Amino acid sequence: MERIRERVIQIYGNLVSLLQKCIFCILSVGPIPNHIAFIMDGNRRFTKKCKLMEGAGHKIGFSALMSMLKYCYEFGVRYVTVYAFSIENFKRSPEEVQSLMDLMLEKIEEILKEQSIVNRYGVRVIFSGNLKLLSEPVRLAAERAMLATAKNSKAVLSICVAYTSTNEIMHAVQESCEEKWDEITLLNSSGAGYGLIRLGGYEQDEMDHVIKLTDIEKHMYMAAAPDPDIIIRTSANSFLLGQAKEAVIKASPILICFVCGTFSIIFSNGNRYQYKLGLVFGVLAAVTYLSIVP
Ligand SMILES: CC(C)=CCC/C(C)=C/CC/C(C)=C/COP(=O)(O)OP(=O)(O)O
Repeated sequence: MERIRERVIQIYGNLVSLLQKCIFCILSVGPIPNHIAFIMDGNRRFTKKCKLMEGAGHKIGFSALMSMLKYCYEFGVRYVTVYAFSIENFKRSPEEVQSLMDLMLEKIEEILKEQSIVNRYGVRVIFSGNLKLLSEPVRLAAERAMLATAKNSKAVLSICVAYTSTNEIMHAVQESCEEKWDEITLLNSSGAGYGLIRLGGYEQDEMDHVIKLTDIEKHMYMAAAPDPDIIIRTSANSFLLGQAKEAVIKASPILICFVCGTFSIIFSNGNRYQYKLGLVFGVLAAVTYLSIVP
């Protein structure tokens, strides 16, 4: 009985890896996005739903993220952004914030290991956000990671921590103001005292000193990366993304059948037994997939 069980697990594993290969082949034919962003969400709900130990969902979420990164870099995605910890997250209980900081520290150390995905794929790591808000050990580890990977040039991984988009805009506006400040004070040396914002129009030669959108964009944390092509928010309860998840689940068995059917026809080479076997395999794969999707 034990041997049969082992055999079934082995066949199941082979089926899954074959399916992964098929899907990999199909996806690599299409256009590859330049920039994919992930919003890590739903870890606590997952922990609760699966009745796991506290904090386990975050660890599972992190290893899922690592697998996704591997696929992204295999496909040649150049920029990946991960929204890992927002400024709002600091409002959680001090114990929870502390345990998340500990986890972040542990995971940054993991990323820095020689055999990590980051080092295997030559990825430069950038931490974006108000890093001053992080605990000192985490901030120092983040700085170490940025320094250690600064010369990696194949891809970029931006990890947003202590990050919120409104804070990013505020930071960029402040930086732009500081940059323009000298020019504006020079301009105001006549004593007119324009200030940064002034009602009414500007003279043509003053326009160069006014903060423009490009100035602000230049100071955004993500200035070095192009805008994301796809943003994926994990957890199933987001507007529209939840509906998209349903669509993916329903479409996948059909896709699998289609993939296996196509492959069986391509590789059957006129052999009708092989052709039939391929179709049986396709149906089996779809049934297996249906049984594992919750
Ligand atoms: C280096 C690196 C990328 C490290 C990341 C490790 C880390 C601290 C992950 C936590 C991410 C987080 C707060 C997810 C949101 O889930 P949630 O707690 O908001 O779950 P909920 O939506 O169910 O409440």
